[in-house]
Amino acid sequence: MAGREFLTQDPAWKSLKSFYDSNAKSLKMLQLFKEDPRRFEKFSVSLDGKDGALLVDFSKNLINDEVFQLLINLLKSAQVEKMRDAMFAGEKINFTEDRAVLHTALRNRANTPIYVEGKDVMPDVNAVLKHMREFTDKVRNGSWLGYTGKPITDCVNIGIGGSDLGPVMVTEALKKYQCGPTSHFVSNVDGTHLAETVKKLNPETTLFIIASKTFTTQETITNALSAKQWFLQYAKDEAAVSKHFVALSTNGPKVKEFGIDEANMFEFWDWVGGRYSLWSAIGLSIALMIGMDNFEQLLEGAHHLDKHFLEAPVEKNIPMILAALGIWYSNFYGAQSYTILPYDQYLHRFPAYFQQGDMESNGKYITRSGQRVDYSTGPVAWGEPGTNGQHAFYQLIHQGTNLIPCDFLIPVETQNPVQNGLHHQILLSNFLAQTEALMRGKTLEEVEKELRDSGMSESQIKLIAPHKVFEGNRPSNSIVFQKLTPFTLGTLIAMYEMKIFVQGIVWDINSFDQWGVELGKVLAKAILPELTSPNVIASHDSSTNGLINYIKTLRYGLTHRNHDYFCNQAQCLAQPS
Ligand SMILES: O=P(O)(O)OC[C@H]1O[C@@H](O)[C@H](O)[C@@H](O)[C@@H]1O
Repeated sequence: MAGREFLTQDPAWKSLKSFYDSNAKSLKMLQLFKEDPRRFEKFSVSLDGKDGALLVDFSKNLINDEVFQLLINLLKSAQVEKMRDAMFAGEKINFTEDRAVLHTALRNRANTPIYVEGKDVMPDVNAVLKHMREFTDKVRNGSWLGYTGKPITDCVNIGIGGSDLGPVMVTEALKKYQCGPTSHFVSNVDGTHLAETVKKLNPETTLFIIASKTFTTQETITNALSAKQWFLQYAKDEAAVSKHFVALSTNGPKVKEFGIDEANMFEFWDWVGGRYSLWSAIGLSIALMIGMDNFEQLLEGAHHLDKHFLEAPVEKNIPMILAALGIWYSNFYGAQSYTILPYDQYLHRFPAYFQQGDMESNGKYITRSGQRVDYSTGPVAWGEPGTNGQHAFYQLIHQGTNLIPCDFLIPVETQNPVQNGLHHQILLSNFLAQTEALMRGKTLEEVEKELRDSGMSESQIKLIAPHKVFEGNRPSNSIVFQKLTPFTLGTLIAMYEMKIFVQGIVWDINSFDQWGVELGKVLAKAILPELTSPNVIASHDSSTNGLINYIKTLRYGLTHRNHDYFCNQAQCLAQPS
């Protein structure tokens, strides 16, 4: 799909810029709340859902009616709605890989036909869901037996990036719904990850799920081969492998080559991006742990958000509003990051999940028509659960020199009402207090009065007071839901996916490829044999050569003299003869 005129030339962009230049400094949220008692109603959207409503309160943002309208104009001018429709219709919007972007088909619970190159993908989607149900039911009801006739108690998902982060995040978030084997995850090629995981497991009752879209990812294949080796130490029979290894992939031939039975392969397709794949067969570890009914609830929740994204007008459309606010801060206020702060311990991997979701999608500087952007694109996404973050990094959010827009998320209802719900009351009060504090701040006059009332001398007050001032006027969204159910989690994930999509459209980049991860992979492949060769390495820059040779010196137990020798040799070899 061709790119458009440069974003910064768009009249809608120019209007925002001129508003920012002349009025931004005078936008004071506290004042805006005083002036408009209906600000909360005006700047919040509620989406009803099967497990209660999702409320997004965006009134604590640096906006007034005019800015909001200008932001909406920008989305319209960027033709977000047209691109959204193109994505849902299966057009190949990921043009650098010549692929459609159809994770929405995986959760298309309406089962309406969706065509890719003239073929309806829904029958295949439904067939894989059926396969997943049959398999997960068998494992969960104990009729799938390991090589010694025992039922499966533990599953190890071996995958990385999109083949790991989604399942990790969801199985943590929905732990309360566990009704099947316990899930474990091995992603890092650092042998520690596999070693520390399998040491707690019994090979007779463990199922390995090899999750890789391409089935060529170095880390995953290395971990999978080592897991097989570990397993065979005990089973001592290749035939036992089919009872303990299954694959989730788009690459049938590679799965076969690895030695996994085709009947034990759960397929997905190239129109499912890795970071959007938890809805596909990649979600098998989720379905095993929480059961297929709950997995389908997760899909239902995402589908519910998809419908809202498709049908709600731009000014009432949650992902579009969140995207527009993010653009306001990134591109006009110069914010370089934003935080996702879930006040729900079950969501402790949610921010990490969206580090890939956001940064791999929108960390791009080339527009769809191949020019370098002259504006910021994807911000750094980060965060940790509240209240932990409050005692760690919130200092910088409140008083640091960077503007960091925050998304605060919380369920109204806890699933663990410890001490009759006291813990949750405390959690809720902190959630509410933080957004209020960020918005209103604390003036010098307030601080001075407080210090004076405490009996402090005037000279001390002069010294201490400035440190206790909060300038406030710092933006946040409050995202409130009834309870963290599979349905609601599906809705929340899809909400961020679509927000990221909208931003990518406005920034005119391809949010669906990830060429930026390739160079490092290629260089690592070249370095791997150099680490084991006996030769001094001189083919890189002096730092890379120096590091390789230094590591080899230590690894092979050579003396410091050898290290100096390696450096000298590398320098000689690197010099042109
Ligand atoms: O599922 P695969 O093919 O093993 O890929 C895993 C990950 O590999 C990374 O290199 C990609 O950047 C991710 O997008 C991807 O999710």
